[in-house]
Amino acid sequence: MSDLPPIFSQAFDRSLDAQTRILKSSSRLDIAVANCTKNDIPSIAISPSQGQYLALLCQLMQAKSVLEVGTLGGYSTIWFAESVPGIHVTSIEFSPKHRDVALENTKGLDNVDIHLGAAADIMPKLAEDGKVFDFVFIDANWDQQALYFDLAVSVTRKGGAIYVDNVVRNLLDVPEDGDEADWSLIEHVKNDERVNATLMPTLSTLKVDVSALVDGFLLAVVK
Ligand SMILES: C[S@@+](CC[C@H](N)C(=O)[O-])C[C@H]1O[C@@H](n2cnc3c(N)ncnc32)[C@H](O)[C@@H]1O
Repeated sequence: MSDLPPIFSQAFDRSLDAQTRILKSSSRLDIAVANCTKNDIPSIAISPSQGQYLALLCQLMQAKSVLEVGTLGGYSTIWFAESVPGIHVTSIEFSPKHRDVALENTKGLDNVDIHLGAAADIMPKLAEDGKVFDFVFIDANWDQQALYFDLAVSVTRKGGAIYVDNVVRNLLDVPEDGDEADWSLIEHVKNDERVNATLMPTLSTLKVDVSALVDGFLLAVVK
């Protein structure tokens, strides 16, 4: 953070410190992080405070069923699985290696199912099977966020919520400087009469890379 004005650097450091201090330790999460490192799983999981926030959202809703798109090593999966007594987590992962590590990390949790495959194939099957979820967390494959959102609405109960991560980072991801951002998800959600939605900007103070500091997630409630 050395290229930021001192007040920002100090605020980010304090914010990170505060986030670290407020967290209660979880041996399963700590072991999962170590196992991901051991297996060279990329460091692209949600932050601990984001995990805590997602768990609190599930507690507020008293969610009983979560659909997660993008398991990686199961870090966010564990946050969901341990958030509310009686909750069940269905997670989708495309990479066999990531799925295998996630299976190791979630071993012993009998409320987690991990499907191996592409979300665009598995989500319609879940809909066909009549599956309905309280909360859908979309955290994979930025190119397909609008498609996943659409599929998520079809498997979320009325009053249930859909959370799309990294929406602002995705808007910054343009091929050339000056190229127009891809607003399709934002436009799509705005015009979708089935939901009420907002975009929450975030500062990911955990990140060491300045370009990854600014982000934001989309949160929608199905009417
Ligand atoms: C950002 S990581 C997920 C992080 C995880 N939710 C966490 O916080 O611990 C995204 C994951 O989505 C997976 N993925 C990529 N494309 C996918 C697809 N089409 N369908 C399902 N999973 C996909 C990647 O292999 C990667 O493991």
